Order: sequence, then structure tokens, then C-alpha cells
Amino acid sequence: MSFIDARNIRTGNRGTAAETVRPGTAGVLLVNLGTPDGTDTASVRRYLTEFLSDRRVIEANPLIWQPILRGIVLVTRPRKSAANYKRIWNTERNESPLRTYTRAQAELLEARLAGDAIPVEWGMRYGSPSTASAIDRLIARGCDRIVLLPLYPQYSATTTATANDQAFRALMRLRRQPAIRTVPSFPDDPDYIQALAASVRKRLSELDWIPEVLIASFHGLPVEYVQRGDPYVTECARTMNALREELRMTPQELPLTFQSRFGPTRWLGPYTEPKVLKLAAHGVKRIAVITPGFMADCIETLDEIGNELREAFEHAGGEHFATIPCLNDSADAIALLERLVRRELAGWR
Ligand SMILES: C=CC1=C(C)c2cc3[nH]c(cc4nc(cc5[nH]c(cc1n2)c(C)c5CCC(=O)O)C(CCC(=O)O)=C4C)c(C)c3C=C
Ligand SMILES: [Fe+2]
Ligand SMILES: [Fe+2]
Repeated sequence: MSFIDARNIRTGNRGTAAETVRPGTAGVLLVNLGTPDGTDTASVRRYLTEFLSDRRVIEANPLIWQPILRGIVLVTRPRKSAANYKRIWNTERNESPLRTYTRAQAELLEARLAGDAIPVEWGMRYGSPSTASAIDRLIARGCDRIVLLPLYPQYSATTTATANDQAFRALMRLRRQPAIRTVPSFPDDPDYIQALAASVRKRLSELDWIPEVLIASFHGLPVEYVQRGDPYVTECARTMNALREELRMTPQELPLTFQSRFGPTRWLGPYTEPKVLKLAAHGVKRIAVITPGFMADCIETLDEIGNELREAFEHAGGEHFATIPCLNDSADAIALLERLVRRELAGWR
């Protein structure tokens, strides 16, 4: 018998097709936040449980937070959120818009990379399809090198870092790990800024009125996270400086605001809705809203902005309200993703 007893060695990756790997084959993994599987309260509760139990998202001591989450938040919020998801659901595919757009981005990017035979898969940080399953699919398609692209233009530990964490957690299951390159955030990448500017010009050209103010609304973050070193707010400011320059607009014409506050702590300001109500109180009748922090339309853009903010503005005397769609599956979005990915592929191809 040889010195190493082969019976004691697991030869493959658990649950993956490691034997299909072709050395030197690179693939791409797009990761987005995640979304419920359905608009029923139970599905939303399942999703929120996983999301809001992530210690990158809620940094409070779990001994304090988990009883609040399970005793209060998960008792009240899922029903309200489920009703909101119903208003924006993609009924044709019976799925959330975030899932539809993330899948479309992956499929269109794969078509763009077809000449180089680079497979593209997509996964979610929370819910399905899981990040681990997407990595398994890339390995089954022969990859031993993965470019991992978290779909957030501005870095935050609550989004980018936890997406990367989840991918590396998935690798912990594997004997034969692929090599990974993570794509950095891209808050003022020229292709991203030009795509945003083009989306503004296109949408405004469809209107028969001109907005007095174009609000740029980003997802918020607790101020404490920024004080502890999260660079998110700096990256939002970089996006805004570049976008204002590209559109030749002033901070008054294109102000930065933050939406989606959650919980009782202080979040980044100014908050989007109070800002819009103040504008209405000052006689502003026509506004448009862009949401540059989101690569795909989702409940935060379609419902919180497209429905709730619109109603609040009109109720306060506003007359015209328009939203600029996220980059979604536009040609500009796919060209941007391709460029970000090709930059990280350098040296591998
Ligand atoms: C402490 C709570 C939260 C932090 C921090 C947070 C950061 C953060 N989130 C996004 C992007 C998205 N968030 C979305 C939904 C969402 N976010 C929170 C809470 C925090 N987010 C909640 C409770 C929810 C659910 C909304 C509901 O009505 O129940 C989404 C949309 C998902 C979808 O299904 O459409 C996105 C996208 C960013 C970019 C960010 C930090 C910068
Ligand atoms: Fe969020
Ligand atoms: Fe929200």
C-alpha cells in the first residue's frame, strides 16, 4: 500500500463537476443583491430574514438585533413589502424585476463575449439563484478562473464586500478552487457616466416638458457605517461630480439625495422625499429622478421612487414627475459591463 491511502482523499469538488475544468478557461460571474421568489408574505419574510441577518448589513450585536428582527421587523415588514412587490412584479415571468434585469445582463454580456467563448453566469447574494450555484455552473462549464463583478457602481461593505464574501464562502466548499478576480467599484468610470448621461438625455427627449430639477437619488446607509470607514458616500460624490460635469449641471439643478432609510438610526442625508417636498413647497412643479446607484430597476426605484415619491410630489402640488430608468439591459449597460470585465481579464486571455 502506498504511503497516502487514496480511500481517505476526496478527489473532486463536493457537488460540482470538477472533472470538466479546462485549465486556463475564464468565466464571468455577475452578482446582485437578491430578491424574494414571490410576492407572498412567506417568500418576502424568507428573503428579508437572510438579508437582514447579514452582519455586513446590520452591524448591531446579533444578541440585540436578532430578537428585534424576529420579534418586530419580520412580524410587520413582510406583509407591507409583499404588497409593494406586487405593484412592481414582472407578472409575465412571475419574478421580481431585479431578477429579470440581472439575468438579461448576464445573457447579453455572454453574447458580447461569445467570440472569446467566455461563459457568463449570474447569482444573488441573498435568495436564488445563489452565488454558490452560479460558481458551480461556471466550473461545470470548464472555468478555473472567474471574474467576479458585484453589480454596484459605488462600493459599500453592505453590498460589494458581502457579495465578495459570499463568493469566497462558496469556494470554502471546494477542494479545487477556481482563481478569482474581483472587479473594483466604478463610481466615475467614463463609460458608466456617459451611459447615465445618455439615459437622461434619452428620457428627457421623450417628455413634452422640461424638469426644473433632476434629483439623483442613491440608496442610503447609516451614517455610523461611513464614520467607521465605509467609502460609499465619497463614491456617490464622485459619481455626482462626474455626472454634473458630463451634463453641465450645477448641484442645484442636479442635487444628490438618499432614499430607503431603514430603522431608527441616522442615515445619510439629505433624504429624498423631504427634499422633494421642500422643492414642491417652493413652487417647483416639474421634476425628474435618476437612481445612479442601481444597475437595475428594482423595488427601490420602481416603487419607492416611481410610485411613492411620485404620489408625495403630486400631493404636495407637483405637476410633472418622471423617472429615468436604470441602465438595465440597455446596449450602454452591456458595453459598460463588457469593458469592466475585459479589463480584469487582461493577462488571463
Ligand atoms: C440596514 C439595512 C440596509 C442597508 C445598509 C442597505 C444597503 C444597501 N442596499 C442597496 C440596494 C438594494 N436594497 C434593496 C432593498 C432593501 N434594502 C434594505 C435594507 C438595507 N439596505 C431593505 C430592508 C430592503 C427591502 C425593501 C423592502 O421593501 O422590503 C434593493 C431592492 C431589492 C429588490 O428585491 O428589488 C436593492 C437593489 C444598496 C446599494 C445599499 C448600500 C449602499
Ligand atoms: Fe438596501
Ligand atoms: Fe425602500
